[in-house]
Amino acid sequence: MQKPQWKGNPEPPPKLYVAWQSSAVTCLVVGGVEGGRICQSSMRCRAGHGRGRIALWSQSMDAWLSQGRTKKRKVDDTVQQHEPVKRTKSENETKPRPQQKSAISRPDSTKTAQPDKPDHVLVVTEEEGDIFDAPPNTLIIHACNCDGSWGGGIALAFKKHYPDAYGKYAAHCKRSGGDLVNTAYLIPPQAGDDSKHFVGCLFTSRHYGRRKDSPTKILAATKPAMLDLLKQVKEFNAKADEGDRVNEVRICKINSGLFKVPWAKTRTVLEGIDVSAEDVKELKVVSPEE
Ligand SMILES: Nc1ncnc2c1ncn2[C@@H]1O[C@H](COP(=O)(O)OP(=O)(O)OC[C@H]2O[C@H](OP(=O)(O)O)[C@H](O)[C@@H]2O)[C@@H](O)[C@H]1O
Repeated sequence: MQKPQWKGNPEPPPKLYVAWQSSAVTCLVVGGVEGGRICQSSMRCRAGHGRGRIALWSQSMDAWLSQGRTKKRKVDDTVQQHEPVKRTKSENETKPRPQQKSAISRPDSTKTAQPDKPDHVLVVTEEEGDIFDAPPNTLIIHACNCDGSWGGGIALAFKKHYPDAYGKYAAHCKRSGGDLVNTAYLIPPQAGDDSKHFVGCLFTSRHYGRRKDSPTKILAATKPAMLDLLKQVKEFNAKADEGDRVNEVRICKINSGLFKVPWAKTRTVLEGIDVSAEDVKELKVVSPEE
């Protein structure tokens, strides 16, 4: 575990609680410090600190930081300052939470959702292989336009593997009049399809080709679209028999081909998604060997 960056000050820091998540969703710190001792802390960080939005911050911490540091952390306009939260920590909170191992988990009714402190952000792993060579009950996700076209890139491969799913996707686009950005469409395995694969469509751009949305818009649509898909998976699994549920989730490097958004940016968005309330905790990115 990495310590937050307040070393260098000879005095112990005042009591504070920090919930910190960067706007670019690269770093998450949820922790507490009291009398110089870290009482509870967990951190995911893949791209460094410093761009964070601090949601809870002790007033006295600012003064403490400015004593001990020549360069104070730059805090953006979105910072909200609060007095430290006063509460007693339970024994459980002082221990690191075990990492969720399964991609899909059943809901734990004993947990209460705490919006400021996600229990889980989506775990994204990458491997080489054929995304379509997946076991039954795998959900395979790709990014889509809202025009009802799977005309190029991996979408064309989806059309060939799952022609019935393409029909459902095209009808869904037609029904909605094309206004689907920020949403998703879960297509369960079609009758007669031995693969028993689910298809997940993330509507991240209004149009395709030269009329596709800008990378900024595509990235902004990626998180709500993914959350919508995860919600649909949860609803589906809640009603389905055990052998019919989504068991594993695979995704290609969405947005990075015809949509021309660098994969690292999309990955950063995906890794910041709070999945505390979702069944799916893990995404496996599968791409062909380079
Ligand atoms: N057979 C294969 N197996 C495994 N991975 C494969 C593959 N073929 C390509 N990839 C990779 O899959 C990633 C995504 O790249 P893509 O260009 O597909 O998708 P995107 O998300 O950027 O853009 C979506 C729009 O593209 C489509 O085509 P249309 O606009 O309809 O013509 C849609 O309908 C949307 O509109 C890149 O890493 C590709 O290397």
